[in-house]
Order: sequence, then structure tokens, then C-alpha cells
Amino acid sequence: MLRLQSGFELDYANIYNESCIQERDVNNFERAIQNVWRHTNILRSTGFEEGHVSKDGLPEPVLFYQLPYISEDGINTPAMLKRLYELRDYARHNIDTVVSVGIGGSYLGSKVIFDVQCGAFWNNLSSEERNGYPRMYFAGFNVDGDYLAGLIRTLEYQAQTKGSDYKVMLVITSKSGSTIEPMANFMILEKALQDRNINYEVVAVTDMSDDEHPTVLRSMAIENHWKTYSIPYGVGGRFSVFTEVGFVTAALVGFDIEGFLAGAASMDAACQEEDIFKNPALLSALLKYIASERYGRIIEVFMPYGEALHSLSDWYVQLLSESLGKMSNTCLPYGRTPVAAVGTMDMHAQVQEHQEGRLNKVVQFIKVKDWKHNLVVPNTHSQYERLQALGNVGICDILNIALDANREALSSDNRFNMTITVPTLNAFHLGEIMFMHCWAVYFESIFAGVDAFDQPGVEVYKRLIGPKLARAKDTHNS
Ligand SMILES: O=P(O)(O)OC[C@H]1O[C@](O)(CO)[C@@H](O)[C@@H]1O
Repeated sequence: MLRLQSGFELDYANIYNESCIQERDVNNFERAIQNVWRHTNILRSTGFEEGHVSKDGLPEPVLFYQLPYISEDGINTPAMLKRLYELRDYARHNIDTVVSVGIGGSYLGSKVIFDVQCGAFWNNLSSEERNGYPRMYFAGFNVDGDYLAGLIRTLEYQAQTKGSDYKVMLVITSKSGSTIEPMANFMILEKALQDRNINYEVVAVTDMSDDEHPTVLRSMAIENHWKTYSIPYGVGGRFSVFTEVGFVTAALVGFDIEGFLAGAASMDAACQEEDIFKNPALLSALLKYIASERYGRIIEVFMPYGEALHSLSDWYVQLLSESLGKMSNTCLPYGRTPVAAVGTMDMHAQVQEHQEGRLNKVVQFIKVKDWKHNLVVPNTHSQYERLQALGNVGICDILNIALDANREALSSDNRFNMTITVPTLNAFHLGEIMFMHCWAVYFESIFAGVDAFDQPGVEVYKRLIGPKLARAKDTHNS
């Protein structure tokens, strides 16, 4: 068990033992680990990862490791925080509903922050119960007319109910500034608000680094005098939850940004430990790499327990897929297929296969020791023996008992699994978990010889969409 002072734990006993990955497997990696440190030291001292180039083939910095720290000359600055807090205070007094529009890294991390902070029923609460913070909906993570029509109807209803001082904030996030899904959604939403005379304002979050070639979204923001926030140069979308991409959402729902970064910073310190048994990201990366290459465990089931962490699985799916699923420097395809799961729901859907299906997967559990609302199951219907067993037991205790039973069952058949446990679900521990996985995919990319920071594979379908869209437009217009 690896334990950090914060209470964060990584239990690797169910993957590293006599029947699974063994000591001699790990000992073989001494030189590979030295290579990891060589890369990491270069990265941390120069801001460049050996071999990494941008989409256009130019050297491009890799700066995610700087994100936990707030400093005058860093990426995340005190001035940035001040602006975010101004946005927070402004929204609390002036905005009824936020619609956050984005996809991939411009959506997934924000959704995690929202879910952890607000839970599933936030938008049904009164303004007082939300402490003045606005409602928040998400859009742009798909192109779905039915979903959008439902959202527009909801905004219309809210406007009719509240009257003329109802106000919407559209937050449009896109690093490239022209991704099809968010832009199509944004244009439909904006027009729908205009057509219905609903007050709105726009906040744009995009790459602000290239003044000569501004993104389309940045140009739109300048032309229309929208507030802007930036996705820093050198930070890929899947790492951007630790930038204004995540922080704008955080500010708008009162999530503790500084606590989140403190958790990331604490994890960053642990990820510099040379002793692999004290470094959660390196240990996890190494064990998962060995599991894949030596034991054929080429799938990873990411399985937090509890609804608030459901979207964390989706966030991880992008991080793992886009960082590691690609051709290695020895021209071998690499990657571990992520499977998003959540407990206990998927115990009744996926677990049969985890328990008895192919021996090709690692299960990564995430456990929260103490939840905020440990509602007790009442001792009603106690004449039924099966229900009596549940009476007077906390619902969160049932959640964690189920998790422990799942781990134990898998381990009884030597099925590879690991568990991360945090004492409670707050901004600090969420920052720890998310930043650990950022480092873990980086470390694993060095073992595998892949560039963790590009995603050339997504360009293939993107090249095909353009001409198809043009043809669809011609047909539509003729
Ligand atoms: O923020 P953008 O530029 O709209 O991109 C959204 C997502 O699309 C991708 O580029 C993949 O197509 C991701 O890497 C990115 O997070």
C-alpha cells in the first residue's frame, strides 16, 4: 500500500503479488525507469518533451506540470484567480443559467468539477439553495437536435417563469476555436436566445496565444466584445481542467479552485519521488505497462464508486486514449483500451465479464472513504430477512462494502486490480486523483515510446468530415 500524508492511498496488492505481476518483472525496469527520469528532468527544466512537435510539425512546449502552482510568472497567476473570482461574484448576482458548450478536453474536466461540486439535482434547486450560483447545463459534447431542442425549451420556460430580468450566460470553450460540435451547438443556441428575446451574454475560452493567427472563436469574441479566458499555449485539452477551461466552470458553481490546485501540487510533489513505491503515478504507470506488455492486460476498466465520480471515468477515457493510443517510436501500435464504468451500477452490467471473461484487463477502482451524506437505510419491512440485513446500515457503507467485495472477488481469481482511496470527496482530493493520472499517462508514454501530447489519429476522420459537410450543404441548398 502506498500512502500519502494527505490520506490518499494506492493499494496495488491485487496486481503486484506472487500470482500477478512479480518483483522480478519490476526489477527488469531499472533502466527504463532511469529513462523516465531523464525525460522528466528535461521536461521540467526546459518545458519541452523530446520528440514532441505540434500538428504542424513545429516544436511545441509541454507545460502541464506547471499548472498546480499559482505564481506571478507562471501559467496560473494571482491575477487570473482575481478575474475568476470577479466572474464568480458577477454570475451570482446577474446570471440565472449558464450553458457550457464544449467537447473533449473542453468539456470532460468541467463536467467532473460540476458533478463533484453540484451533484445531479443542482438545476432543480432554488437560487437561494444554490447560494445565488446559476444553474448550469452542458451542450456541444454531441450534435443532437433532440437534446438541444429540449435544452432550448428549458431555457424558454425559465425565461417565461422569471420574466424580463432572466439572463443566460453561454460559455463556449474550444482550444482550436472552430470544432464542429461546439460551434454548431453554440450558433443554434445563440440564435434561439435571440429569436426568443432572452437576455444572454457570451464568455469565450480559447487559445489566445497566437495574435497573428487568432482562432475563429477569439476573433468572434473580439468582434462581439465577449469576455475571454484562455487555454494556455503548451497545455493540451485533456490536461486543461487545471486551467481556465476547468476554472471558469469552477468559479460559476463555487468550486474551490485553490484547493483543487493544492491537491494537484501535493500530488506533483509525490510524483517526483524517485522511489517507485512512494510515487503513485510512476508505480501505477509501471504496473499497468507491465500488465499490458507481459500479461496481455490491454484493457483498463476505470471504475470509481459513486455517482459524483461517474464523469471522472469519461474524463479518463480521453486522457488514456489520446495520450497512449498511438504508434510507438519503434513503429508498434500501443495503447490500452479504456472502459468507463461506475460502481455499483456496473456490478450489475459489466462485472460478470470482469470476473469470468478474458484475462485482458486491469480494473482501476476509485474509492471515497467518507461521503457527505451517509443516509441510513431504515429498518422498515424488517419482516423480510433480506431487507432486514440492510436496515440501519449507511448507504455509503453499502457502496464501499460492495466495492471491497468486488475487489476481493476479482482477486480471488488473480484478476488484476488496483484501488485508489481518498478520505473524502473534495476539491483537494479530486485535484490529487486527476493530476496523478496526468503524470501516470506521461510516465507510461516513456515506457511505451509514444508521444503523450499529440493526437494525430483524430485528424484522419476530421479530413473526411470537411468534404462530406460541403456536399451536405450543397444538397441542402439546391
Ligand atoms: O477544444 P477543441 O479545440 O474544441 O477540441 C476539443 C477536443 O477535440 C480533440 O482535438 C480531438 O478531436 C481533443 O484533443 C480536444 O480536447
